[in-house]
Amino acid sequence: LKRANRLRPLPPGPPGWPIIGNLFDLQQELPWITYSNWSKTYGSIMFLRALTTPIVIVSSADIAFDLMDKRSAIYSSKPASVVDEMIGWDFALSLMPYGQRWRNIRKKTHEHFHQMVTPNYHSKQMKHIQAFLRHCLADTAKQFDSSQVRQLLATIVLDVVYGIRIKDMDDDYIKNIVETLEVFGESKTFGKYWVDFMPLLKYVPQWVPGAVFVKFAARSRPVVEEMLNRPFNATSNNCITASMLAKIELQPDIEKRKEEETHAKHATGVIYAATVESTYSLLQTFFCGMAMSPDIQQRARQELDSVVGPERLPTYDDQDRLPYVQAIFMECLRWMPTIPLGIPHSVIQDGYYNGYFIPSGTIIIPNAWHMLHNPEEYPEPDKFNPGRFIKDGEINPEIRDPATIAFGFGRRICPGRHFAKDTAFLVIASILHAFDVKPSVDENGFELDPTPQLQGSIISFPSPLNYRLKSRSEAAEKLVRATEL
Ligand code: HEM
Repeated sequence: LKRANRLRPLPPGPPGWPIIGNLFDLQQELPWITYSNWSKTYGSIMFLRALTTPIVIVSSADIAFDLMDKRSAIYSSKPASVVDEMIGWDFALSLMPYGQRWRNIRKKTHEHFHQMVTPNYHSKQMKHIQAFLRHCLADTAKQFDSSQVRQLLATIVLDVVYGIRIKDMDDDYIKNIVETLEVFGESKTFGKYWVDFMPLLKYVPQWVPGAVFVKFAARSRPVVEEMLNRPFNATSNNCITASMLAKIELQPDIEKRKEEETHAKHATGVIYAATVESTYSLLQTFFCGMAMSPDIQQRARQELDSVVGPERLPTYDDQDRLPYVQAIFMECLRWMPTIPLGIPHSVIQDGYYNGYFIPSGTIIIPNAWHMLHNPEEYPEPDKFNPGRFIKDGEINPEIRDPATIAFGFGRRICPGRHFAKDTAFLVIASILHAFDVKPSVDENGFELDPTPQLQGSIISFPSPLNYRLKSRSEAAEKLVRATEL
């Protein structure tokens, strides 16, 4: 992979070291920022190498669409990962190489999450969101207990997917999903575990000094297995898993039935994991953004007051008549994208793009954060400003919808995006209708700065979470309490 090959010129990129290439350059505290800065020197398509693995970082939305949408026949795979295999994450659709198994599990997922069927989950979503609002009324602390948001999301997904009801944050399901997602974050810290670029390392025994990854994998595997098996085995009626299994029962061939059951378990397992953290991150961005912006809350309330009125809480039917509330959702996706570097794709065939050679096996990293902070499309990109999406009181179709980037690309685009939006929309609209989101206060009553930074690895979160909630009025409080009846 010599950069200077005349016939096969690779895209430009930061110079690497002999043998290891850019392995250490890739390991950054906030990689989306470093990669964004590199793109100012090397351009929107950059080439790097981790040992022998070629990597292309794409920083332009148009190039990302050219590659992963228009050439999706060859840009829709995922890098084979020894790390995923060792910790048992290789069941996950999002990390699975392109092929028949992916197609089968994707089809199952799509059947239950496309835009026409997600309204079937609205009543469950609404019921749990109302319970969350009642929790919010009860939480009068100086700082909101943000773990309630995670509990809300786990409650929704466990009910919709497995028909399971959980009680509180101490529930074993919640402890397990939190631990599983910690494992996921750690294993996906790019370039942290060399084993992905030097697969033979997986055979190093645990007692060898430095075999950190082997130890990490041994510790993590049972956690991931529990996440996959426990809720699946406890499935009750009236949920996605039950309807998947009912369909599979009609399959006469026992071997095929077993395979289908495993696929159903793998499909539901990743839906469970994918829902909780990603939507949690998005909603935390919402709360922080609101705590910083009383004026934005004010504008949203004017819209809610005129469309929904003081007599009731918002519902899903209000969605189309609340463009500013929708713009707030769009700005949360853009401002602090939950998955700032996307979930990398990989290429299954040699090819050229704009004269650059892209070898088969190249890992494609879309720098979604950079695309969503492009000042030409989103002026003053660091500013939280939902108004950028509004023109003449409507969503302006000329501004690129951040969802076209934040949910990934081509055939691998997030199949849960409608479900995620439905959950987020109702939380956002209900909170704005019934509560004031304020900065949290210290022991002396002084307001803390609610401005967050984006932190984390594959899934990222705003931090710190300096906000608290206060009911907007007595009438609003009554509306929330009345949901219990
Ligand atoms: C704010 C919430 C969410 C965000 C920002 C998000 C974002 C993403 C992104 C960036 C990808 C990678 C796409 C690619 O490879 O190009 C993805 C994949 C995926 N997401 Fe989501 N997601 C969210 C919520 C959800 C929810 C609620 C579900 C479950 C219903 C879900 C299920 C999945 C699955 C199964 C994949 C793998 C698809 C595949 O590789 O074929 N996600 N998501």
